Amino acid sequence: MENKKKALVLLNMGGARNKDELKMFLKNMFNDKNILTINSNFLRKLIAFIITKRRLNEAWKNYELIGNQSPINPLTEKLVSKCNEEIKDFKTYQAMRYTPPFAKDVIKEILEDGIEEIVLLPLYPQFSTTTTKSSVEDFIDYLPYSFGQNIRYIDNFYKNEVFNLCIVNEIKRNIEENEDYSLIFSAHGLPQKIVDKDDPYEEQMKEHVAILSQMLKEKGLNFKSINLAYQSKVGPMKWLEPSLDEKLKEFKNEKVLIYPLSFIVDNSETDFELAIEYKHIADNLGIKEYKVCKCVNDSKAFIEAIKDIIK
Ligand SMILES: C=CC1=C(C)c2cc3[nH]c(cc4nc(cc5[nH]c(cc1n2)c(C)c5CCC(=O)O)C(CCC(=O)O)=C4C)c(C)c3C=C
Ligand SMILES: [Fe+2]
Ligand SMILES: [Fe+2]
Repeated sequence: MENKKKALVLLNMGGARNKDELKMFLKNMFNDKNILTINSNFLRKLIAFIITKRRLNEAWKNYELIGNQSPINPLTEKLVSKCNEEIKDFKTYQAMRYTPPFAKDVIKEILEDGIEEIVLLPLYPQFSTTTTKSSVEDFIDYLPYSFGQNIRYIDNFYKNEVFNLCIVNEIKRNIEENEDYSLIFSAHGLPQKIVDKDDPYEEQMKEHVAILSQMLKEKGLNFKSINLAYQSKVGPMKWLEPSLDEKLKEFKNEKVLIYPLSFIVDNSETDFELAIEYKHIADNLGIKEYKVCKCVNDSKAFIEAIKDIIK
């Protein structure tokens, strides 16, 4: 029997390629009912409009410092190309949640290509309603009913050993033989209100840190301490703690290595916030050395991890 034509669709957040796209990103993000969990569509639209208007100019200054665009799009495109070179059973596509290429357009292309089976891989190792659920729901909403049940999605992959080895190797590359670093796993924050509504993100994040700590120990990679902190809080509400700013205060005169644990490809939160904004905070706190690991991006080792995750 002939094999079915299969698609692997990488789902990610998207990011700004210019100032108009930053406006689009913010508007779409704050209109997402998984992000602003207000029942009234009218109220959400109004708040999204107000936040976008207030945040746009201030946020754009950050993108100006990293070459007037987020690296998330070119890096995800590179990852798609590598998958198409290395994973022969699938044709790989990408769909973004808040900037193009949007799910509805990618689905059109997938159907024109005669694809009969789809695997969705959200590029988020830990499940959150704000990321994984939002992206998967958005994709499935646009998929015609006639496509049937021939679609599955990867809920999370933080326990995957091949993936975790990529992370451990990147950490190893950064510390070389030194044993005098403190390691901080930095995760994108989440409003406490969302966690309290049964979002498993915090729990999975803690478990992910425990798995990686054990793997590092088994590989003989020792640290002064291993920590978890949350970056990128927006707005006045309570978010997950400890925040990265608070955590960094513990390391005056010490060496700190940061690993960005929520992300698969580098983006404005790694290239601007971690590498520029928090670096500035670390310098002011008198931290002796502050280094940020790269995400797994389109590395050969991560392509092998994808093969294992989707099998
Ligand atoms: C209520 C607001 C936000 C929630 C909840 C949130 C969750 C969340 N986000 C990521 C990953 C990324 N977020 C990025 C940018 C970004 N996130 C928010 C707000 C919330 N995120 C804003 C307003 C922005 C834009 C930048 C800014 O103004 O600070 C990005 C970067 C995209 C890019 O441009 O490169 C990523 C990636 C996760 C994983 C997550 C929940 C687990
Ligand atoms: Fe975010
Ligand atoms: Fe941010």
